[in-house]
Amino acid sequence: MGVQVRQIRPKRTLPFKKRHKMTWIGDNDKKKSLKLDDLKVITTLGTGGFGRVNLVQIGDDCSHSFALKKLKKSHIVANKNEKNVKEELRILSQLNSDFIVKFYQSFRDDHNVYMLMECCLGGELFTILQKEGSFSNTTTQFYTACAIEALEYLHSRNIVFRDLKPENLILDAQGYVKLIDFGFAKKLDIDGRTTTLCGTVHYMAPEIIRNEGHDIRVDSWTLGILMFEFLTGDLPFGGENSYAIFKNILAGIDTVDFPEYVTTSAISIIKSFCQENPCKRLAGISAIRQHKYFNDFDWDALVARTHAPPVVPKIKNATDSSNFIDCPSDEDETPSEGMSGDMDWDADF
Ligand SMILES: Nc1ncnc2c1ncn2[C@@H]1O[C@H](COP(=O)(O)OP(=O)(O)OP(=O)(O)O)[C@@H](O)[C@H]1O
Repeated sequence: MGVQVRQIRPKRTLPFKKRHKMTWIGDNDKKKSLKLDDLKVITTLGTGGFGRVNLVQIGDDCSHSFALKKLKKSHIVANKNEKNVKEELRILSQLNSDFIVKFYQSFRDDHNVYMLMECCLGGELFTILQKEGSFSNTTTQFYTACAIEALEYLHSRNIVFRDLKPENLILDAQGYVKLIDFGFAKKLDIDGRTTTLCGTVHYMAPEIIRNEGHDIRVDSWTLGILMFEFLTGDLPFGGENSYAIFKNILAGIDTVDFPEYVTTSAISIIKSFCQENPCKRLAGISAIRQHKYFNDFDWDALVARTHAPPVVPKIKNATDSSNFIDCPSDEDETPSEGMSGDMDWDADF
């Protein structure tokens, strides 16, 4: 059994950045066979456990941009994460949904592996939630519905995502959100179950904590946590450390106090998602759509992308990264020392 646990990142203070009127809407039609050298790094959009995601353009063409995820091979090997990274590439390269960031091409060099993706310049939903504190019911409906569409697409292909949270939902130029970061995603075998202890601590389902084996229904659990965080700006299961958080999660959703302003239908859907027994959890797009919380929500308009999004990001051009928080610049790459095992593990990149 592998153990891969992420702490939720500490709440951050947002730097103020001047916004400009949007005059450009990105499209990513430059899906041709590229070389790594063709890409010019503009800035860093975000950093993660194994590397960073850079905003890049092709040569001097600043009319289009892409996101290039760069992962350090020495870190991957040192953490025995080769299998996960290969799975991330394998899964991402097979997906085609409006609610999931598009993958274009992979690369490798001596020190890193890379994934070239559609760039969503609207910033992280986490940043918007931090700014607004919490979301109204209509805003929660919209963003949750985007996440549900993304998960439904994955589940219909027997893929479990396992890391739903506001940090992994990113706004495109229109204001629709897309799922990013398939580092914990897994295509399930025929029996549909897996045992790896992984995910972000506050979002973990009880069966993952108990190591009982889990399946796509862990993503329903995380939908409930996500909705609670959207509506209250808080997490339902807190604690001083992972152990305390796990204890609270295992105590169950009925021990959670919902603020008074959370409506009965919102409480009802959150509790349906966060049923301790995975068999009793609300799952499947048609059952979710029929829940009274989504009574007045226009799913057809969402899928047709005619539903007005709650926030339309201000993006002045294809290389405008102002909706992202400044990241430290890329330090010089150190040689990949201490690599052992299968030296050709990255052959798929
Ligand atoms: N397609 C994209 N468009 C714009 N920004 C992106 C894109 N993909 C990732 N980012 C930014 O880069 C950050 C890190 O990306 P991602 O979560 O995929 O990396 P990671 O190394 O797997 O991170 P972690 O270890 O936290 O899971 C994101 O939080 C986001 O801010």
